[in-house]
Amino acid sequence: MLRLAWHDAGTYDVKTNTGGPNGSIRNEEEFLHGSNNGLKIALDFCEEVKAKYPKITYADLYQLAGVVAVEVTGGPTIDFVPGRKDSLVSPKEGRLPNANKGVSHLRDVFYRMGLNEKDIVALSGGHTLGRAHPERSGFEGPWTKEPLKFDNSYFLELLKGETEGLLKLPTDKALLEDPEFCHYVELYAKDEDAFFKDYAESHKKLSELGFTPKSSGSKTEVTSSTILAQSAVGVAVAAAVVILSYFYEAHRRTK
Ligand code: HEM
Repeated sequence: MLRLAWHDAGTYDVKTNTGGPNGSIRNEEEFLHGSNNGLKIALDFCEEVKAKYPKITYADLYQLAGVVAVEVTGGPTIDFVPGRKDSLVSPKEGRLPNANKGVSHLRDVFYRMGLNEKDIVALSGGHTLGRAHPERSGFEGPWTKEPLKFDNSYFLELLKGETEGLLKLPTDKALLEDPEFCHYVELYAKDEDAFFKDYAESHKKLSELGFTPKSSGSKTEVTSSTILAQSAVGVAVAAAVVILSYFYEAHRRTK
């Protein structure tokens, strides 16, 4: 769910105001991009929630799923504001980062989204959750020993170096090669609260690329009914996250 939210949002281009968290990843053309391999499973789970709560846009649903995934696995609460519009226009393939590249590629891709160094490192900490699958990306394994727990262990493992059974992508290792990136890796490894605070801020930025939430003037009108609807959808999404986690564990045990 977190990867789905990130891949819908991470196509944003700040110069042309195209891509971003607009639900376009549900288009076959886009979810068939190589970098989205495996995400159809998460899209299908969201489709079940959408059938029950048709008023929520796909764009909001995917971002809400990402926020809920972080929270139910022990991570920070990320402020979520609904109101994103759906688009059926998919960007050309190639906007998401290539895991085999390094520092300058990471900067190029995240600057294109309008994000900065701190965002790059904090958001890379999303790899505290989940694993890579050889049939999807060619990489294998989780980044941390407890891949269903959102904590700062991604950074601790990164500083520790290679550990049998744990994965480090070239783009993960690149965070140690650049002094500006490395400063944040060291900070987040020793101070989980700092990681959670920065992660929540960067994730909110990512989830709102190209989207301007209603001004604070009308915030009081983002009424209790919105919040209620949001929490109902949140519960459904949380259930989907738990089901996915179950499949994940079952898959791991059969390996
Ligand atoms: C910095 C550039 C990034 C690269 C190159 C990258 C690349 C990858 C790759 C290759 C996988 C494995 C896919 C598979 O085989 O199933 C993966 C998984 C994952 N990524 Fe990233 N990623 C990046 C950033 C992020 C960010 C910013 C987030 C979220 C904030 C994120 C969240 C995840 C999650 C949760 C998974 C695990 C999915 C699962 O368990 O099925 N990634 N990523």
